[in-house]
Amino acid sequence: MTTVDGVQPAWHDWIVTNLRRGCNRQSMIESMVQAQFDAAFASTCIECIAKDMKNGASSRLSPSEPYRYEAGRIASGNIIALSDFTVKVAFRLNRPDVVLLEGFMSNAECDELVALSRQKLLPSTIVDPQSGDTKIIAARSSEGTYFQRGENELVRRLERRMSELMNWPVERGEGIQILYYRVGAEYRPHFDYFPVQDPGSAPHLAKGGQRVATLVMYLNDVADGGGTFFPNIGLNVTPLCGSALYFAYANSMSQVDPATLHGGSPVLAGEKWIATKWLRQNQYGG
Ligand SMILES: O=C(O)CCC(=O)C(=O)O
Ligand SMILES: [Fe+2]
Repeated sequence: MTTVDGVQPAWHDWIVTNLRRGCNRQSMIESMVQAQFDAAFASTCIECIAKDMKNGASSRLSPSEPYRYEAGRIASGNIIALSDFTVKVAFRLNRPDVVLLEGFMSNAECDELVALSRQKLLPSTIVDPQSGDTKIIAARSSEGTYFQRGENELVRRLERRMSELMNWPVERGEGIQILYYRVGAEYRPHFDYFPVQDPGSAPHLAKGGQRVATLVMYLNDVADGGGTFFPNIGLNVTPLCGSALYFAYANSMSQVDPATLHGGSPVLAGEKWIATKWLRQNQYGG
């Protein structure tokens, strides 16, 4: 797309950021005209970039270019007031984009989700990079289950809350995944996104596009171990009942951020229950 290639990277990022914020396109054109752009050229650039963002396609960047960070999805501030819950920000990291939130779920909601899952646990699987099939491997020794989107009242309530927190439509999310780790169980470092170079990613990317962000919700306190760790940045998040860990790793140009390599460290004492939500670029299922 030659028109967009003519825009400097800083302006490209400015357009992406403002489109994501829902800015009025006419006022964006006016700002660009003030910065000496031709109005028709500015308008075309904005339309092309908006189209690329919608399709999750890249018009400008090659996969080898460093990941470009864009405006975060989670509102700024120390306290985030959602319709039915007020959430505290425990910390924010910008590169990679990681936010830890306290009080995202009540203890009763955590207990209810665990109770609904306990009876239907199965060994966890991963996506085979070659075939795209799911398979059981030693590097992921948890057990788990899923809830379909909108499956019950609790799931619907949590989905609305997550959608509001992450400013992302419910329809662009996978069903909630529940994971249960016994003592010794772990999930070795991995990426949540589907690497485009792996043939096995294709069928997953075809259904809803790339994964763009993860929300891990801790459903209990773990007596020892079981932190979510990011080996490339030396971060280890302690699981605390009701907290939620957000991290984002795909931008509007479909680049993915390898700094978000992460895993679940072995549970040393007690047990660990989490719920995971993955956001997709496009509508997923349904
Ligand atoms: O167990 C954890 O803390 C991390 C889980 C995880 O990485 C995942 O579900 O993709
Ligand atoms: Fe993960």
